[in-house]
Amino acid sequence: MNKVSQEIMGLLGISLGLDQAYFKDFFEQNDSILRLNHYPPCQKPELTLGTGPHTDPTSLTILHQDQVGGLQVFADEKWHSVAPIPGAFVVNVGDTFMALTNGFYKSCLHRAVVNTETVRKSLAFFLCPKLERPVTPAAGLVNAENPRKYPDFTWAALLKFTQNHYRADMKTLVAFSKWVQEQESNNKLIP
Ligand SMILES: O=C(O)CCC(=O)C(=O)O
Ligand SMILES: [Fe+2]
Repeated sequence: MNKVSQEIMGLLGISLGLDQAYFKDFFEQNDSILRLNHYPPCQKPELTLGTGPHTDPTSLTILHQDQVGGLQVFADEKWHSVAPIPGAFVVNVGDTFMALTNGFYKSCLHRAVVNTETVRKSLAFFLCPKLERPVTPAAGLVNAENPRKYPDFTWAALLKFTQNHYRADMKTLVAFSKWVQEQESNNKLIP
C-alpha cells in the first residue's frame, strides 16, 4: 500500500507541474494508518449511516471494499453509490493533500450506508505525513492569483483536532484552520 500510494503521489506531483519526486519525497517517511471498518446489518438502515458524511483528514486514501456495496460520494449536488469492482481500489484525496496543494486538489466528501441483510467490511489505507513534519504547500502552487488558503500545520495537530475536539465532517479543514489561527493568536497574547 505504501508503494502504491508513493507511485500515485509521483503522478499527482506531475499533474500539478511539480517534480515527480516532490510528493514522493514528502511522503517517503510517513505515519500512515490502516483501518478495518465493519458495518453490521441494521433493521432500519434509513434511520442511520455506517459512516456519516466526511472528508478524510489524511492525505490519500486507498480503500478496498467487499462486494456488498455501501460507499457513496457526493458530486454534482447528489450522492452517488460507488459500486464495488472486484480487484479494484477506490482512491480518495484527503484534507491534508488539499492543504499541500493549496486547494488545487479537493478532498472528496463521502459516506457509507448500511443495509438490512449483510455485514459489510472495508479496509482503508490512509497515507499521512510524518506526525511532526510541517504541512505547507509547494511554492509553485502559491501566487498572486492563488494566495495561501490554509495555515501551516502538522499532521499530529490535525489528528489530535479530529480525535479530541472535532468529529471529521465536510468542513474539517476550514474549522481546523480557524482553530490553528486562534491558537496562534492566543499564544501571541501570552507574554
Ligand atoms: O467503508 C467505506 O466504504 C468508507 C469508510 C471511510 O470513509 C473511512 O474509513 O474513512
Ligand atoms: Fe472516509
